Amino acid sequence: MASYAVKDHSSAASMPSSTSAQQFHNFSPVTLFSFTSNGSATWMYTTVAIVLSLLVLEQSVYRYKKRHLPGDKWTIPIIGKFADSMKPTMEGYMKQWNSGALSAISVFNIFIVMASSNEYSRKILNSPMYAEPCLVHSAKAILQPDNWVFLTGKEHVEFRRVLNTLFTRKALGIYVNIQDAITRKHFTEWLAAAAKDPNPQPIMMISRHLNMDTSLRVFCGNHIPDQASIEISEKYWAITQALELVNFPLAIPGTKVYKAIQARKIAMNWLELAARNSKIAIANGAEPECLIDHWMSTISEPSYKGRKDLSDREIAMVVFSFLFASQDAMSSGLIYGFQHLADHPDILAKVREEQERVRQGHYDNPITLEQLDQMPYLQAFVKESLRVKPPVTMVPYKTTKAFPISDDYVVPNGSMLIPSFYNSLHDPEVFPEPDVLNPDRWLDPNSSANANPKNYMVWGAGPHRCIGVEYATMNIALVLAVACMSFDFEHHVTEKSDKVEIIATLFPKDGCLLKLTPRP
Ligand code: HEM
Repeated sequence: MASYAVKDHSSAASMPSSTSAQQFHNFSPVTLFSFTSNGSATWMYTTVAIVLSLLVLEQSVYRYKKRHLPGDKWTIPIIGKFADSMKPTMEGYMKQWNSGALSAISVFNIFIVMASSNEYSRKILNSPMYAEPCLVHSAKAILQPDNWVFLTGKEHVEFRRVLNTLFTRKALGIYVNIQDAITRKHFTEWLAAAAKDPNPQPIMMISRHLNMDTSLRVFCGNHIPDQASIEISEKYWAITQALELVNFPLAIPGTKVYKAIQARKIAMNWLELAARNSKIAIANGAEPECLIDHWMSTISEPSYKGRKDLSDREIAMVVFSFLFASQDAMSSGLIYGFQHLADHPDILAKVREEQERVRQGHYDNPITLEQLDQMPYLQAFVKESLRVKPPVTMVPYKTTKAFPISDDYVVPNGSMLIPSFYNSLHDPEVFPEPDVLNPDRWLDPNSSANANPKNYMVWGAGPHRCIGVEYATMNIALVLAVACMSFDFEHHVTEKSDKVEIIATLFPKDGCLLKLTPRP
């Protein structure tokens, strides 16, 4: 997801004097021609004139496209708001969102319209005729251009229909056992590390490893060795770091995109191996034990009408797209889940009461789907935690034709159009005291939160709405359920705990320092 921000939109960026329109007008043809006796001077002045003309053109195009939208009156020549996009901050984003339901900026001459209201954000996500997802530039190099995530229109709908079968309740029933086992394995390691060093430790990276291991095992089962999971997990950070809106355009050694491509190659080799092994296992009559098995088993049924000749690479690319879409967002959701529980002992106590009621003391037994269904308070907590700190605050789209988004504004063709979710999720009319973590708002069927489901934009909306909603929600809930009955976690609050770091998704700036102690 795009990560960039604009720091100060209340005051227009002052145009550097060397590029001002005034200066351009002072530069008259007379001045130019008075040097014709000197060839090099003529050449120099002609070049200057051309450059100045281009700069004026740049400003004119920006202002023509922006029209009356809030945003800087002038764009910084050539780079626009690039400097701010390198160090995005929540404060910068909020300033931008609060400057208007639609507002404009420009980065490297890419004209960008930000939408911050629920109405406009939903309109963009539900207008495939005018706008389609535009993953950050580096995503195409990392995911490969023929990945299904770049499909649009009918082709996208058809491919997605096949993938939806990977997240049915039957499929989730296979995944839940794997999730439980991997979670407990990691918690044993967390507690062993805490026994050695009882000081609070950041859970940022260990939570990411837990999520990666879980997803790889859910997707590939035992069709890849342990070493694969470790290697992919270690290399994956390079991919996260390459997810900036603007990156060095050439993937040459040393650049972030180059490193991410190397990481993808390693991951793809393992995922292709998993596809190969799964095909053999299912053909030999094995029971499905992971997502790829479930997929291969579904397509081997005689009643299955779709394509059956999927190559190992095609399967691996889909699994890689799931890792790509899930790793950062799920880690963000999980880490804030821990932080929110630790900071709200009253809520944690209610979660534990519910665990006691449903699991009746059998905390070593794997959690089942049916048990998760009986944990409405935990579900409400997860939903609320994701609302307060939505992992994905916006998704970049681009217009494929001029888009009449409102009565008085048409977004020009070829613009980047970014619906954001934060204001929808923090609308005080729908969520009174929007910054307060209150799971109870989801338990009252008549609450304004439940009466306005269209405001709950954590998963996006429309044809590209997150395909992994159930899997992600189930995973965060399950990990927290196992955690809160296995150990106590005390949050070491620092001045950075409430500050947000944006690394593709949102994280507490100090990585969430927890002191873990086993529960009797
Ligand atoms: C807390 C975790 C997650 C959050 C907050 C999240 C959020 C989102 C959002 C906001 C979108 C864009 C929707 C749009 O454009 O309208 C999206 C798309 C997507 N997500 Fe997730 N996601 C999460 C976890 C996952 C997981 C676990 C998977 C896979 C197993 C996944 C797979 C995808 C895919 C494939 C897309 C693109 C769908 C398409 O283009 O049709 N996500 N997600």
